[in-house]
Amino acid sequence: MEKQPRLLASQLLLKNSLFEVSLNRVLLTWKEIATKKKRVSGGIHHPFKVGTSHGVSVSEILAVRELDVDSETKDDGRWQKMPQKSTEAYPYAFTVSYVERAWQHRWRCSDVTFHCLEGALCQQWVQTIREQLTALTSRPKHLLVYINPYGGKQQGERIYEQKVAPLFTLASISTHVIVTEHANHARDHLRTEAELKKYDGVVCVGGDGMFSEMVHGLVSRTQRDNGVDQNSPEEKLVPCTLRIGIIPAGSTDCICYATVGINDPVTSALHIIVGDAQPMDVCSVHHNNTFLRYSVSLLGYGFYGDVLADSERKRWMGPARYDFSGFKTFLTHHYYEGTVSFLPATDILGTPRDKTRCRAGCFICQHNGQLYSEDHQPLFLLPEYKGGWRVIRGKFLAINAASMSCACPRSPKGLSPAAHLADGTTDLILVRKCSRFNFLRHLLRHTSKYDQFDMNFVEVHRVRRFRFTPRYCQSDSELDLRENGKRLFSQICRDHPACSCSPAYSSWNCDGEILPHAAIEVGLVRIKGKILDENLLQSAQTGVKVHLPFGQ
Ligand SMILES: CCCCCCCCCCCCC/C=C/[C@@H](O)[C@H](COP(=O)(O)O)NC(C)=O
Ligand SMILES: Nc1ncnc2c1ncn2[C@@H]1O[C@H](COP(=O)(O)OP(=O)(O)O)[C@@H](O)[C@H]1O
Ligand SMILES: [Ca+2]
Repeated sequence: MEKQPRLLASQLLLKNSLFEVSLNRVLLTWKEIATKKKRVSGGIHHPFKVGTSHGVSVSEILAVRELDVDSETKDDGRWQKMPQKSTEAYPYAFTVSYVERAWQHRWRCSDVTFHCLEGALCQQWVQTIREQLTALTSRPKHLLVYINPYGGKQQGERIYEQKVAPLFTLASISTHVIVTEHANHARDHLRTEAELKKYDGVVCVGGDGMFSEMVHGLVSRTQRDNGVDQNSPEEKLVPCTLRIGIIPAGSTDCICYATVGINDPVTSALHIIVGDAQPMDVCSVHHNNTFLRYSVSLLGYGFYGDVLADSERKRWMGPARYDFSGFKTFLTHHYYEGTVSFLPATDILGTPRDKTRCRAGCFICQHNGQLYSEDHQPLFLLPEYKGGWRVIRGKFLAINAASMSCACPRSPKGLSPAAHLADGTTDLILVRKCSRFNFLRHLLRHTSKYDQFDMNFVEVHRVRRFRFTPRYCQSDSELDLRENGKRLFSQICRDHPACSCSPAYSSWNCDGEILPHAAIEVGLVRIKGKILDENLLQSAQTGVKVHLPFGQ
């Protein structure tokens, strides 16, 4: 490691010159002494020339600490003189840890140490920076962390302990960590016994299924605490105040990837620490007026539902299970008959076929998320919208609803590249029955620059709500019987790809979890309370605010 340049804090004059203090930003400006290249933990800095100044806004400072100049003495907060042997000229020093942006959306924690002539100057710097950091109210101080030891490559605990916990400690964030012991442990704990008032946010260390499970638990808890019945699709939900963070430790991790741009635990942890904010849509899924689940990424029937159903029995393979089941499902080439009805989102900016891409501060999300008439009723709730439903019957290889792009390492542009995170809509993608060859071309376009929608058997609609009814609609009891029969029947078929028959039903893949029913009604959930500010369930990570704009 090359010798770090000596930074002369003595050049940092307070208040009226280099050190300007304002509420939101303290621009730390310091003179870098000539050095060719400075390598700091994880990031490679651009070469500094003498006299350059380098600014870091306080919103990206993680911590400041007085340098423990004498390893024998405890850092009891008092200022220690540096031992004579180290540097005569600058006996005092403090270190600033801050966010360093690296390549491809990656963030790293970098340290820079300042050396000073007088102790008072250093203490004033340290004190002022700490005051500024404390003044940043958007930063979490207490987090409830759920680790899924079972998801992805089953590395959740190691990822958290080695990469995330040290950063939370550095940023003086207190955590209560729960390693889940069974499926839905996090949901049930959030829904019942978690003392949510003690925390600024909850953190999910896992994949999409785990995040979706926690959204379910948190939103259900809030409705229960406020006496709201989730079973009625028309019911307005009460917004939660807590935020949900994601540390990627799953298999697909598309929610993290689509909001941060990369699946990197350190990057996600740093976003959580600085309290970033990014809204996000949530869909509620009902069956016969019974609430089933919330979805924030993909609701997939047919191909993605069958892939998930088959892969659940292969979890021991880790993320590779999806490739194996994907290939097997592709070979079976099952199609499913049914009726899709949906309420198109009109009067909005953007289409699923345009070239917009949702980024932090997205204008389309802000515009579409605010579509209200003057009396604050969502425009499409007005009577004339009732007639707006469209109905499509057919044979489908896949029916996918993407509330976000669903970009992930396997498909960097995602299932619906132009989908928006918080625009109050979901992109409904219908893939009709076609040849294996054409379906393969469609799938492969998810991994290339070609437009996966530009095929005559594919159509995509930006909707507020939709319903799906399988062609052979049965009563619940018959359906259950049929379901069981179907599972057995489709199990036989699945295990014998040569069999050309298609089972009557697929399964719905809801953010990586199988839903118990094929006939569902889906809508962007609506909430009580003031417009906009109240409409945001925030997430500490990357500001993944779970956006509950309105619905029905
Ligand atoms: C034969 C060539 C195949 C190329 C196919 C490329 C398409 C890949 C598109 C990936 C789908 C992303 C949608 C994300 C869904 C997640 O919510 C769910 C659960 O994610 P988790 O495993 O819990 O992190 N993952 C899956 C595969 O259903
Ligand atoms: N301790 C556990 N044992 C078994 N299953 C669990 C446990 N904790 C969580 N799960 C379940 O694992 C599912 C998948 O978790 P997730 O983190 O999404 O991993 P993956 O991305 O591999 O699917 C979640 O829906 C969750 O309900
Ligand atoms: Ca959306």
